[in-house]
Amino acid sequence: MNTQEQLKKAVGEKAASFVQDGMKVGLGSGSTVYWLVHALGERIKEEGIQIEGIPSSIQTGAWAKEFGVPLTNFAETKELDITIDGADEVDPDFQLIKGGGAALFREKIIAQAAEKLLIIVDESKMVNYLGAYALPVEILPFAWERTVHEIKKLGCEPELRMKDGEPLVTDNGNFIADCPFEKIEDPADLDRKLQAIAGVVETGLFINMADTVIIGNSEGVTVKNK
Ligand SMILES: O=C(CO)[C@H](O)[C@H](O)COP(=O)(O)O
Repeated sequence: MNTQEQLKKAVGEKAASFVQDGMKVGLGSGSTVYWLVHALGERIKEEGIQIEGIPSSIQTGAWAKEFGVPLTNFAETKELDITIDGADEVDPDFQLIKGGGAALFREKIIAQAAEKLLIIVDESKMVNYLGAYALPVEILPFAWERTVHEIKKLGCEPELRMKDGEPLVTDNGNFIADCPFEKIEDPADLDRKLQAIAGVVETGLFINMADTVIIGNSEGVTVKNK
């Protein structure tokens, strides 16, 4: 396992220790969340904690099944105790860019549903300003060219995310526009402007949502609270 993977495993395991018996847990997406789900499965087996998760992607749901983490859904459960997820960038105010794995829409739903949002990252994701990572924006396939045209007016050259020569289709049947803004001075303002465009389903900006960030670096794991 390379160093970055070890950091992801370490933060995933640390995050799993925040989950208590009886909790309903939002499970994010991505390679760091893989280790969280793995660690939760271990705790269920070894300590017998009883928890239920709601996954933010088909892939995370498959991992939960693989590692023995019981799942529920929003028909059964409207509120979650905690959501744990990765991120692509985290700024000093804990504003986030998410969506590298194209799961941002469901990730935002489980983040909003939770009393507490805990983010797990390695230190390479900590930035002074958001935007070096192209902001993923989920858009409707209908008139996607027009939606991208409108997004462009906000100061970037969006690229439609492709997979195997076709537009990538999210778990919700939508497309992703990756928007390289370079330096986002006011993430909340940009989010409002993007949300105002018909055709934008959801943005990868998570504003004032994260409560705690767990960061892995060569020295170990640091927990930062807002
Ligand atoms: O937002 C996400 C998926 O939509 C992920 O949380 C984000 O891309 C981080 O992934 P990883 O842990 O693999 O670096």
